[in-house]
Amino acid sequence: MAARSYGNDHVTIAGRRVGPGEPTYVIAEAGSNHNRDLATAKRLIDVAAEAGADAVKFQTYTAEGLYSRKTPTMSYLKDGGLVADQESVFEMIKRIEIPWDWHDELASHAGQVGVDFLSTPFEDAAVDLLEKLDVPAYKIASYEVNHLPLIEKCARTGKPLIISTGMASLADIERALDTANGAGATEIVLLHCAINYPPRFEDLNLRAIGTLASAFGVPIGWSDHTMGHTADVVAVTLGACVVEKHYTLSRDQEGPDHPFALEPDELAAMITAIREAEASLGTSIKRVTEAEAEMFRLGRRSLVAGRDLKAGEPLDRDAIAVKRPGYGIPVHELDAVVGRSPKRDIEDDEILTWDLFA
Ligand SMILES: C=C(OP(=O)(O)O)C(=O)O
Repeated sequence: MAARSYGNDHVTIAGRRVGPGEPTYVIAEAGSNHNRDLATAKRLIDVAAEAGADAVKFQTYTAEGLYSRKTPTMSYLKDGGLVADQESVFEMIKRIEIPWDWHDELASHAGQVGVDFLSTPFEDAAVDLLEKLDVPAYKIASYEVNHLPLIEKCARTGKPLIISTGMASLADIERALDTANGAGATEIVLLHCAINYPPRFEDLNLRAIGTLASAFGVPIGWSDHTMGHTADVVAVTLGACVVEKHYTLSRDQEGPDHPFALEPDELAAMITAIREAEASLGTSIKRVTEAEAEMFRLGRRSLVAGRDLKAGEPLDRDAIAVKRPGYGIPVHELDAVVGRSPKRDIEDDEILTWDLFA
């Protein structure tokens, strides 16, 4: 039982039920990997659809809305050569902003290829723009979990909220959820996230997925910044019902989000692995499955004649062998068969059944 429930146990995104027991809702995070090239952005949408993602996501921001011009540049950008010499983070972000007049075309392209169109808004005007496109849900980035007016604005749209929680404490999350609930939102998914680009596996703390579920009583997902798909499979195993993952057309491109993003075949492999993981989890009921029925009958052991046996001869232990198939007298009845006499002669290797004995 959740300490307190801040929303419904399932949400509906573009007609898809999302939550425990449902297929994982996979968000392919294109972010800024379009390089301000519309054809690249559309190709990213195609790749998301081809890989089997449920949604493609971009980011709608302006450098002015995100950063004070005086914000120091993060070390991963400097150390990774992801900002030009002397370039501030503000200037770098300015250089990768999505042109806002693309959204309409990107949303209809996503519709044409059958993936939901999402974009994380980072300022009020972005919500207004996305609302005009009637996006099916709003993503709140980890960076914005304390941007309560933005959360309130998104919540007031009545759309489901997907709130990422990298760097957030339980108190931060509680404030975000109180704000969302106060503005009428009850369809909320929280995403656990480790914010670094990429984070170390030791820093993922995927067991926090369970903590968030118990603490807040809403569906929990995972926003992944790692390479590969180990973390995604583990997250799904631990109950994540949404997975968001960065991808790119090629890591050999310049831009802050390319180096840790999956390439198209890797995105497809991740989604296959997630589907295999969720199918593998099953019902938790331990039983012989239909698929095992033939092997259960032919591949397990039961009692067979260990040699030619004569009618009326009491069987000693050596007269009985334990062999395949499994449809003779069960092995656990061995002691009950020793000392019994067959009604007729029995050939070596004949499968023993109760009707052969008096
Ligand atoms: C940065 C984002 O999210 P996250 O914190 O989940 O990586 C985003 O949605 O743009």
